Amino acid sequence: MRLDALLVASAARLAAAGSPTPRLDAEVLLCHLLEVDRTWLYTWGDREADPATAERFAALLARREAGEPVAYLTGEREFWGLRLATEPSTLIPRPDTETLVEAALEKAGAAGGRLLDLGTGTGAIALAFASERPGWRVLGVDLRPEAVALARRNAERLAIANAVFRQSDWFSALEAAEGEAAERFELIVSNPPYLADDDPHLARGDVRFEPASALVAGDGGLADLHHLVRTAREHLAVAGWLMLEHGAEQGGAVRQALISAGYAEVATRCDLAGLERVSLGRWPGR
Ligand SMILES: C[S@@+](CC[C@H](N)C(=O)[O-])C[C@H]1O[C@@H](n2cnc3c(N)ncnc32)[C@H](O)[C@@H]1O
Repeated sequence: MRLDALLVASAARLAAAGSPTPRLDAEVLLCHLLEVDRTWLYTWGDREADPATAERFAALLARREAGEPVAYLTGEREFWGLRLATEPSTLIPRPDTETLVEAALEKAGAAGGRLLDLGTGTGAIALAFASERPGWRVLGVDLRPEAVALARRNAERLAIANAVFRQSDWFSALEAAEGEAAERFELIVSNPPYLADDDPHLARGDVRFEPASALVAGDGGLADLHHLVRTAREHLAVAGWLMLEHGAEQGGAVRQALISAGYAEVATRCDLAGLERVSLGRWPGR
């Protein structure tokens, strides 16, 4: 079958299976197999798919029809213009999270400083920031060793030298040895788990295949956000910023938590859809 006809038939199958982006999914999967970009597909659609490619494509299509995310099938996703390897051990980076990167860049002088990314996953936020601010030292931590290994691989693939990654239960690996002062950061950012365990999104689309450890938090989704607001104070430099991504309905609760914990200049940023997405506050020091 010709490639263009194969795409039309595949997109129809994925549409029937409920994919919100059937044509795009089919194109991305075929490009992945052929190791070409989408422009190549549009240019050479009259070529015949060889039988081996057609068979491998059919297998990928069947997995996509069953709902598996395209980013897990191809093993990569673009974020902030960076091609990041993805794995089922952690979240697929979302475009919404670029709001957090933008907020961090806005507060980060070009001269240099230290940024900590808590729950780094693929390393998306840490690597996007590090790629824009080579004078800063960036540390990303994650509870899951597989995520830490993935983030390190992404840094290597992208040749980003000013970001390093460590396994840590939030701040646990950063506690100072007795008699020493803990390292402090000018910026602490996080996109922590923030869905309640009964959130209906957990049963829909790509989210069904992502790990609960990246998505779900206690206390109706607020437990990790509250924990980070309380504990980050001990790790922020004077006048440093804490920035947290959260659900569209959680902005009020996060702002309140930041104010109660003593942060100043508390504010919330909206994502491109106009939804409250990132809340931030400045630590005045004590
Ligand atoms: C919503 S995902 C965000 C991943 C990535 N930062 C992004 O924005 O694409 C949350 C991440 O927090 C990590 N995580 C969950 N609990 C943690 C903990 N106690 N300490 C450190 N990381 C944790 C998860 O493994 C997951 O990678």
